[in-house]
This record gives sequence, structure tokens and C-alpha cells, in this order.
Amino acid sequence: MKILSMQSWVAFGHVGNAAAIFPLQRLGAEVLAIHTVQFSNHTGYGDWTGQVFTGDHLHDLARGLAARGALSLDAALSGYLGDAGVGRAILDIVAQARAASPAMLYCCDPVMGDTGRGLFVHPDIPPLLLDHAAPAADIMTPNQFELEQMTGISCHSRAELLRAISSLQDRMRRDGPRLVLVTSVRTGETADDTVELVAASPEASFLLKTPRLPLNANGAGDLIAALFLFHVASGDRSGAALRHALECAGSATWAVLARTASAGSAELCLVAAQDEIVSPTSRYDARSL
Ligand SMILES: Nc1ncnc2c1ncn2[C@@H]1O[C@H](COP(=O)(O)OP(=O)(O)O)[C@@H](O)[C@H]1O
Ligand SMILES: Cc1ncc(COP(=O)(O)O)c(C=O)c1O
Repeated sequence: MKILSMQSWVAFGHVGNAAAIFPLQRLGAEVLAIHTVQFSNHTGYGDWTGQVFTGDHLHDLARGLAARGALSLDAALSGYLGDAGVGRAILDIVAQARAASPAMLYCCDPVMGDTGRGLFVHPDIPPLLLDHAAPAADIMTPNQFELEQMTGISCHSRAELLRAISSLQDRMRRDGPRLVLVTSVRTGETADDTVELVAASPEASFLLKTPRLPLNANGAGDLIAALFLFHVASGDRSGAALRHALECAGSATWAVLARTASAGSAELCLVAAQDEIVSPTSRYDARSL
């Protein structure tokens, strides 16, 4: 499987492409990577060095990939956009890759904020994600805060969450499977010691519960988006395959986080827990909603 991942790079630690590339490779994917920034470390540390790349830089790399015939892909993945120019370049590259491989799946992680921190992207980014990225996306992986922002629906109950998912699906690519994975779900039905994930197609939806771990890990959303895309792209397009992708991605992410928590590490223990990415020791089962 060939996957193009367009995200941040950090020299130290694991967010963005540094949370996605190795897990995808460990699962057996051939990964092409375009970095949207190269920083010393993730921005959660408060200070960092490095550079933000431009849309022109991304276009330049895509030209080189096209010259190699390398834009024939099974899937493309994007995460944190940095600025609107980078976002537009990513969407151009997705369109170019889709022209070369019409069955390609594009997974957009619409990074814009989360509960507690609120919106943390430039005001240009939410409209770009909603009006331009969603209509090109086959899969979207918002956290609950991002889903609420994009749809204007507050998810106090699972019924409201499903309504918000359906509203987002209405904006996604018509000819695609319109799959949504919502991370960090917390409704009135969520127990305090539990973390919930919901994955839905227009036909079926599934809920996965895992225990809540005592950590706040940067890069968990980037990791789960990459794993979910890999498992969706590896399956057929059935409801059973969607449920399987949710279970594989949710269980592997939980296992990496559990290892990270027990090591007391500030960064995801992706290398130490690499076997868990392929065969998680605790397997969580999803149920239909
Ligand atoms: N403290 C935690 N305990 C258990 N699972 C967690 C925890 N933090 C994150 N996760 C898992 O990682 C997923 C993605 O994390 P999330 O914080 O939603 O990502 P994002 O960085 O996109 O906001 C969550 O839905 C959950 O499955
Ligand atoms: C530069 C940078 N810093 C930090 C993060 C981590 O974000 P989060 O805390 O939402 O996982 C990302 C995610 O892609 C990033 O690109």
C-alpha cells in the first residue's frame, strides 16, 4: 500500500509525520512524506526552533514526485495545516494524485483545536477545512470539539453526535465512502474513567470504549488518524471492515498510550511499543450504535 502523508515534522519526539510515518511503515505501508514544517519539537513545549514551509515548497516537491510517477497512490493523509497557503497546496496535490489514481482515499484530520484549549489555528483554517478540504475528503477524523465547530451542533448526547456526523458527511466527497472517526468523544453518556471513539459511514456507526489513561499525549490524534486510514484502506468497504478498522486503530493507539503512561514519557513511546501497533495485546471491541 502506498500512502502520502503531508504533516508537520519534528526532529525530536512524535507528532504529525513523526507520529504517522513509522507506524504506517511498521504496518507494511510504503510511505511518501511531505513535511509542512520542520521544527525541533512540538509546539506544546512552548518554545521551538525551525521553519514553516510554504505552499510553493509543497508544490515543488509534488512536481518532483509527479516526474517520478510517484503520485499513483492508495491513500493520502493530511493533518495540521499551518497556514491557508499550505492547506491549498495540499488540496491541489490531493487532486493531482486523485487524477492519477481515482480509487485513492483521502483522509483529512481537520486539526483546529480541542476542548479546554479552544481554537488554536489561524482564522483562515476552519473555513478552508469545511469548504474545501471536506468536499475532497473520503475520511475525516475530527475530535469532538472539531466536529462541533464544523457543524455548529453541540454533542451533549450520542444522538446529537450522530446528527453532527451526518451533517459533516453531507459536506464530504459525494463519490467517496464518507467515513468519519470522532476522537475524544464525551457526551452525557460517557463515564469519567472511559474514553470513547465513534466511527461512522452513512450506513452504519460503531462505538469503541477504552479506559482513560493518566496522561495528556501530544500526537495521539495524528497516530490514530494514520492507523484508521491504513486499516480502512486495507479492508473492503463493508460495515464489518469499518468496525474492524476502528478496533485496530483504537486498540493500538490505547496500547501505545498505556506504554507511554507507564514509562512516564512526555513523548509517545512509538518505537518501544512498535509491536503493539501491529498486534495490540489488549483488544477492545466496538459495538453498533
Ligand atoms: N488519556 C487518554 N486515555 C486513553 N486514550 C486516550 C487518551 N488521550 C488520547 N487517547 C486516545 O487517542 C485518541 C486521540 O486523541 P485526541 O486527544 O482526541 O487527539 P487530538 O490530538 O486529535 O485531539 C482518543 O480518542 C483516544 O482514543
Ligand atoms: C507542530 C505541531 N505541534 C504539536 C502538535 C500536536 O498536536 P496535539 O497536541 O493536538 O496532538 C502537532 C500536531 O500535528 C504539530 O504539528
